[in-house]
Order: sequence, then structure tokens, then C-alpha cells
Amino acid sequence: MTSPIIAGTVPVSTLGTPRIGPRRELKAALESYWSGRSDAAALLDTCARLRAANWARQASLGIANIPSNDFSLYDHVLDTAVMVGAVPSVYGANEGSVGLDTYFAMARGSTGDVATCAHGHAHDNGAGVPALEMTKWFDTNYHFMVPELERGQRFRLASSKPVDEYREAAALGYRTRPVLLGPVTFLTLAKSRDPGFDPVSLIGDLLPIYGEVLRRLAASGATWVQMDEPCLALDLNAVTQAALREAYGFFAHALPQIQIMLTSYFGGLGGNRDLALSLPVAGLHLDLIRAQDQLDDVVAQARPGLVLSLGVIDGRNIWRADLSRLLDRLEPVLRRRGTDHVEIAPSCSLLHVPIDVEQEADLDPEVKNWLAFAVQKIGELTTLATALSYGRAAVEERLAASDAVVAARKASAKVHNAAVTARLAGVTPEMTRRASPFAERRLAQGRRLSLPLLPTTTIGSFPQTGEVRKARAAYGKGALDSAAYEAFVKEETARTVRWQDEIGLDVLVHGEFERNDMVQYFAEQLDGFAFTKHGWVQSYGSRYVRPPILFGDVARPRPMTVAWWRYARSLTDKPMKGMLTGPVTILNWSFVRDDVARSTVSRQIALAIRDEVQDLQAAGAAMIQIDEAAIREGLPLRPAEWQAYLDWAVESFRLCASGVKDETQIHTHMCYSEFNDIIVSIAAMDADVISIETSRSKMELLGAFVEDHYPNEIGPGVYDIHSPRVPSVEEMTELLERALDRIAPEQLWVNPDCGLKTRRWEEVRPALVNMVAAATGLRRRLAKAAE
Ligand SMILES: Nc1nc2c(c(=O)[nH]1)N[C@@H](CNc1ccc(C(=O)N[C@@H](CCC(=O)N[C@@H](CCC(=O)N[C@@H](CCC(=O)O)C(=O)O)C(=O)O)C(=O)O)cc1)CN2
Ligand code: MET
Ligand SMILES: [Zn+2]
Repeated sequence: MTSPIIAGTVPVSTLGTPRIGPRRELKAALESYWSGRSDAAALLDTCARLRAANWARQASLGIANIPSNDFSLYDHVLDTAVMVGAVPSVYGANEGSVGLDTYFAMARGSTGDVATCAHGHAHDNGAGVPALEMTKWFDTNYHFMVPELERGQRFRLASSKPVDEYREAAALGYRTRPVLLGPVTFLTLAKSRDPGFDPVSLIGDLLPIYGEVLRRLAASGATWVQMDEPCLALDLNAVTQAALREAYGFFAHALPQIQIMLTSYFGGLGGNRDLALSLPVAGLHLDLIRAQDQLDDVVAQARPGLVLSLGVIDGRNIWRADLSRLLDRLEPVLRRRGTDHVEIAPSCSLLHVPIDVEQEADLDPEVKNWLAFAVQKIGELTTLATALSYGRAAVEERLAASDAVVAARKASAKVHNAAVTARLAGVTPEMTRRASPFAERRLAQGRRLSLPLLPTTTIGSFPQTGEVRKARAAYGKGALDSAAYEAFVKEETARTVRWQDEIGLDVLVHGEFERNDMVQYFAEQLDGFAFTKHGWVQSYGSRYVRPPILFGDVARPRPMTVAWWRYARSLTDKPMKGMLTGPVTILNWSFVRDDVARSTVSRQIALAIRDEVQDLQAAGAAMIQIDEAAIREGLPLRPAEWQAYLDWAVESFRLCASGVKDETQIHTHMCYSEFNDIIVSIAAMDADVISIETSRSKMELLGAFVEDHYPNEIGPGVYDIHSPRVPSVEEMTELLERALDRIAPEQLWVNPDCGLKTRRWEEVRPALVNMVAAATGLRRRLAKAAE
């Protein structure tokens, strides 16, 4: 029997939990409110119940530091902008506290129509304003609303949310540790319309607002506050480092009664280590999944009283942990620092994993036994804490179970496919190169396709209406047979193809009605993946995904999209794009096995997609789009690691796209991409046409393509599909003119920013009609000018 290491108990913290509810209660409540089917009181009531359930669950599992203010109606960065009164003037008067309608206008934009719900409440903001820009939260598939700040920005306390939620928990009997997005990360994520202005310079003006929030939290009884500064995982310039010193110096001085747990996550402290260790905070959280190696140095250098929060359970993936191995690493740290100065936690907030694997009745039991979702991860943490506090013997059975799982997964026949390994070994450099350079391919494609100047197209999906989802759900449950489901999808597809033809689009798509999700749909047809029913993870606002679980070698048993493409092609004489998701995106939007390198998994997927590309070509497809929406998101946070990633990511794309003839036009699509840094790699993908998101940033992104002489064709999005607003002909014409200032007309395509699946037909119809009008108007002008 092992003897206890130390006398006290090791506290467990969670940093943050999923907000959406085990059955997507938040989505239902939000969408019902937005559509006017329910009122604000009903929405807020659901939210309060979700928070209470989260606190109760964590309390019952034995969590010492339960977070509050980790909940959000839409996004925690938006919450923070609202908290400090950073509400751009287009959203209304800059005084008083920010109401629900203003909040949602910032999140989603508004049409300017006022919908009246069954209770007679008006649900809109009247203004007709665009949403804030939205972009990826570090390297995750979670999106945040980008705060907009200006020179001379005034801040004010405009929301008491953190204090309200602290008190709400207290009233229920939970003493929580409130979470705030730290002021420095908030400013680094913000943007200014004035390119010469760095929002980080506003730190001195921002701190008093945070100070006031901390003071009110203290007055309400809070003693600890978690400040999230994931910017610590980035390479920071001197100005940002100074801002961190200023911020945490200010809090220590002005609010000595509040103890701050400063969290870093999504990476190691790297070059910020000495800075982080020098800050006058009470605690420091480390991500020991992404950066295991930092533990020894930090332990060696941390001042004796600093509480170290050890992020040892993966908050970004779903595999059960090797608890015995973790204890081997943790026990010496505990011996050294004692229980008063160590906590254990997930590596980051549990926002990025599903809630409870026990909800998955249909999962293959073998695979299911390998998995830990949020609830199970908390269980792993309490097991570790018990072992650390009372000795391994106190949790002998649970450790034995963990050991058994580790061994079983390693040995499982499900994981290994010799044919896949052999095929990968046979990949040659020629397989990653098109036969001819772009200039030659372009001529061959031009002859085959004879497209007009500024060809119009869309990105692939058309509205996934409630009807479409219902039909698929009914099919899944067996209430609709496969013939009836297929007939339904055919009908949707046919109507959509005909409509595109009618309004004069040049290159058509089939609409993706048969797909639940652009990654899940492919994963479901590939070997090596498992799926959940309820494993939803928030992507943005009320939009969630169920990332497939990639547990084994990936192979494609049969064609995945050819039949639907063939059907769509039969309905029109215009070019019909084949529509695929690329290997890097399938990888990045899945929970991926951790027993082989990501580069290997990526190549396996690339070979599967390569077969599909070739099958589409053989069926007659002249254009094939391979979406790589997540290629930028997968970029490591620190530039030193970029090249290694880009090398295999680009190679994977080329491996899947290069097996075709010159005359076959390969398209790719990317959204939310900050391309400036990686434009050379984007060019190296060598897609004949790329469509990108640019409308919210008003073509700013095109800069990179111009400066680096991007050689191939480009469709910079002219229509922000994330907002219900219908863009006007004038607006899109202006964006196209801006694009034409920078790139040649022969290089320019006209398309929306992204797929239209989240929009309603009522929005899509006028928007695309306007888009075609903008393109044809400009085409006419260009033709005249050429006369
Ligand atoms: N994986 C992924 N990541 C991405 C994107 C993406 O498309 N996929 N796009 C970017 C933006 N992110 C997005 C993420 C999700 C959605 C989205 O639309 N999600 C849908 C769910 C999509 C889905 O899986 N649909 C399934 C299940 C639909 C469903 O909820 N069915 C109901 C029943 C149907 C009903 O009665 O309405 C049920 O299961 O209970 C289907 O269509 O089959 C949603 O939250 O509403 C859009 C964009 C970046 N990241
Ligand atoms: C998130 S990128 C989406 C690409 C996909 N083809 C669609 O149109 O929905
Ligand atoms: Zn997209």
C-alpha cells in the first residue's frame, strides 16, 4: 500500500465548462427568442437553469474551484466588450447598461425589421446594422466577436454580468471563482479601424473598469478571480509584455483583497515565462498538455507562495488520460510544493469538449471506453486529487481501469489498417504535383469552360432549413425510409439547381442538402471514425458541431459524393462543382487520435480524398472544390512551429488535389483567414481558384494576395453570410471595385464569403440576385471600357 504524500487535499479547478446544456438547451432558447417565438424572460430563465445545473454538477463531483461567469449567451469576448462599454456607436447610445437587443445586434447584425413575438414584444434593434467581425479563438473551432476599439476609446462599466452571476451562484450556495477574460488578451484580440493604432495602448484606460468589477466582486464575497490571459501562449511584443506588468501590478496594488489565478492555455509560456512568474498574482495556471516540458522549469523558478494550477487533463481532446503516468509526474511536484500551493485542472476551459459520454448509448462500446468528455474529465481530476491527497491505494480500482484502457487502446485491432500504412509508404513526390504549371492549366480550363469575365458562383451549401434537418432526423430514426429521404433531398437539390440557373449564376453547386456537416458527412463514410449523438461543441453563437472521433487509420471504402454530383449535373448545362472537404480541415475539426503524428493522419485522409477527386473527374466533373476552411486555424500559435505544420498541411492538400488532368479546375475555399503570414503556403497549395472571406474586413485581406503576387484566380467574398442582412447591389459593386483596384479582372471571381447553410431562403434569394447584378453590371462596364 502506498502511503499518503501529504496531509491536505489537492484542490481541483475546472476553469470553465460547456454552456450549451446536455441537450443543446441554450441553442433552442436562443433561436426561439430570435425568431420571436419566446420572450427575454424565457431565454434568461433557461440560462439561469443551465448555470445552476453546471454548478450543481461540479459541486457534486467535488470541484473545489467552481467557475462563475464562464457562461455566455453568445460569446465571452463579446461579453467582455460589453462589460467595458466598448460598443461601437452604430449600435446605439453609449450610456447606461447594454441591453439584450444591442448585445445581439453586435453578435449577429440586424435587418432593421422589428419582429413581434406571440407575446407582443418587439425583437429587434431597429437600426439595420452589420455584426461585429467574427474570427477564430486561437487555434480552436470556437469563434469570438472581434471587439472594435478606437483612438481615444472611452470605457465604462456597462454590464454587471460577472457580479450578477457570482451572486446568483452564492444564492444557490456555491462559492465560485469568477472568470474574466484578462484585459491584455482582450486588447490583443481587439481591432481598430485605424491601422496605425494598437488597442493595447488603451490598457491604462481599461484597467479602472476591471478594477471596479473586481471591487464589486470582492464586495459580494469573492476572494479569488480567474483571469484568462491565453495571449501568454503567443510570442508577445514589448508593448504587450509591459501591458501585462501594468495590469497585474495595478490589480495587486488596487485590489489586494482579490487573489488572482492567472491562466495561460493553448500552449506553453515560452518566452513569456519569466514575465509570467514575475507578475504579482496569487496563482498561475499552466497548460501541461500542449507544453509538458515547462513544468520542471516553472516549478523550479516559481516563488514559494505562488499557487500553481497544473493543467494535466486535456481540455481540447476526448481521450481518457493515463492516470498512473500523470501521477508519476505530479507526485514529485506535490512533495516539493505541498497541497497549499498546487491545484489540478484541465489544460483549458472544458468549452471545447462535449459534456457527457454517458449520453452516447449507440457508440461502439470498445471506442466509448477510451473516451472522456467534460464530466468524465472532471472525474479523472478528482481521481488524481484523491490519489495525490491520500495515496494511490485510495483509488486503486480507478487507476487499474485507466491502465487497462491505455493498454487496450494501444493493442486494439480497430486502430490499425496495414493497407493504409502500405499505401502511405508508397506516396511519391510526383503524386503531390499537378502535371503542368498554372499558366498552362489555365488555358486548358479556359477552353473547356468558356466562362464570362468575373464568373459568379457560391461556396457550396444552400439553406439547411428546419425541414431538411427534420427529414434527416426522421430518416435517422427510421421514421422516413431511405427512398423517401433520397427523394426529398433530390427535390431540394433540383429546386436549388434550377433556381441558380434562373438567376444567372455561372458556376453552380448542388447545395449540400444531403450533408449534416461538411466534416461529419465525409467522416461518416470513411473507416477510422466514430460519432456521437449528443457530443455537441459550440462553434459560434447558437451554432454547434459534433466533431467526429478519429480513432484509427483512415480509408475510403467507396465513393462518397459522386452519385449526388451526377444527379445535380444532370439538371443543368452549366458547370457543376464537385464539392469536397480537404484533409487538413477534416483533421482539424475532428477529435484526433494522439498515438500517431497529425501529419500522418492528414496524409491518410488526403489519400482518401484523392480517390474521391479522381472519381469525380472520371464521372465528368470539370471543377472540383476542396474546402480547406480550417487550414489557418490549425497553424501553431508560435511562428517557430509554423513551417513544420505548413509543410505537411500544404503537402496533404496537394496530395489530394494533384491527381487530375490540366483541364480539371481545382477550387479551394477558406474562411476567417488571416492570410498575410502564410500567403506563400496558400499559393503553394496551387489551387486554380481560391475563394476567401473578405467582406467584413472590406477586402483588407486581399492585400496579402496582391503584395505577394498570388498567381492563381481569387474569389474574395462580397457578401457576409454570417449576418441575416441582405447586401445591396451597390455595396457589393463597391467591394468588387476595391478588389479590381488590386487584382486583374481575369483573376477575379464573384462569390459570397462562405456557404449559405445557416441563412434562410428569404435572405439568400435577394442577396444572390443582387450579387449577380453587381457582377453583370461591372462586367458590362469592363467590356465598354475595353471597346
Ligand atoms: N465542423 C464545422 N466547423 C465549422 C463550420 C462547419 O460548417 N462545420 N463552419 C464554420 C462556422 N461554424 C459553423 C458551425 C456549425 C454550423 C451549423 O450550422 N451547425 C448546425 C448543426 C449542423 C448539423 O450537424 N446538423 C445535423 C443535425 C441537425 C439537428 O440539430 N437535428 C435535430 C433534429 C432536426 C430538427 O427537428 O430540427 C436533432 O438532431 O435534434 C443535420 O443536419 O443532420 C447547428 O448548430 O444547428 C455552422 C457553422 C467554421 N467551423
Ligand atoms: C466553413 S466553409 C463551408 C464550405 C462548404 N462548402 C459550404 O458551403 O458550406
Ligand atoms: Zn467557409
